[in-house]
Amino acid sequence: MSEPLLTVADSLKDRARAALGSRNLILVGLMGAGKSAVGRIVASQLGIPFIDSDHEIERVSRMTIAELFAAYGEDEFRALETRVMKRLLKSGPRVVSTGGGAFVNERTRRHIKRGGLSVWLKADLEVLWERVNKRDTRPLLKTENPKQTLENLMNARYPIYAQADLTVLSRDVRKEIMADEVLKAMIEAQKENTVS
Ligand SMILES: Nc1ncnc2c1ncn2[C@@H]1O[C@H](COP(=O)(O)OP(=O)(O)O)[C@@H](O)[C@H]1O
Ligand SMILES: O=C(O)C1=C[C@@H](OP(=O)(O)O)[C@@H](O)[C@H](O)C1
Ligand SMILES: [Mg+2]
Repeated sequence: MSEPLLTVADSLKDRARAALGSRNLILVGLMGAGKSAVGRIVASQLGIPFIDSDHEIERVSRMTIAELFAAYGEDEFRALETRVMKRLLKSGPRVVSTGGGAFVNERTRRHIKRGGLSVWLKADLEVLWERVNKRDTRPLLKTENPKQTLENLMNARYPIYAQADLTVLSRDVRKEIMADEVLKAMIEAQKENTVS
């Protein structure tokens, strides 16, 4: 009974994996969109390595993101983020989940554009807020009105995230379902490229 279902799921993974080739898959979008959580699942589905750029930054600096912002400020953080992203994207295939500001930075965006297929996980304010307000690890949201700050960031950044190769709506559904939607979007994009 379960065999046909397994076949469908396997072919989704296989087709998405074939569409990616040796490129990287890079997840971009605002804080709380699910880049880190969904990226990990997508990588495991595709059978390729997963790297979260914030984790990599924390590993090389031996500091947390919050400590880096506090000690050196956002500009230095962005410079480090650019260097780390450039290195991570030199070879592939990998799934790389970025921090929310990475794609907004022009130099980092250039590395992402060259380094593979970018996917914007696009979510509305309520979904993002529900997720980010549970943790206080994000320095940019340590403001008097963090929900308003998040909305301001949406307004400033959404036109830039829209430059990603693919857009997937990050809805209030399980992470596994979001991961499948990323795989489907990869396959759709491949089809469109083949047709044109
Ligand atoms: N589709 C989802 N359904 C439920 N919770 C999610 C979903 N995507 C992410 N989350 C949760 O929301 C929080 C923020 O997700 P995260 O992956 O860290 O976002 P980002 O890396 O984009 O900032 C985490 O606690 C994560 O487990
Ligand atoms: O939006 C941003 O500028 C940031 C997002 C964070 O990553 P997540 O998007 O994974 O939360 C992290 O890189 C840092 O706090 C800055
Ligand atoms: Mg993250």
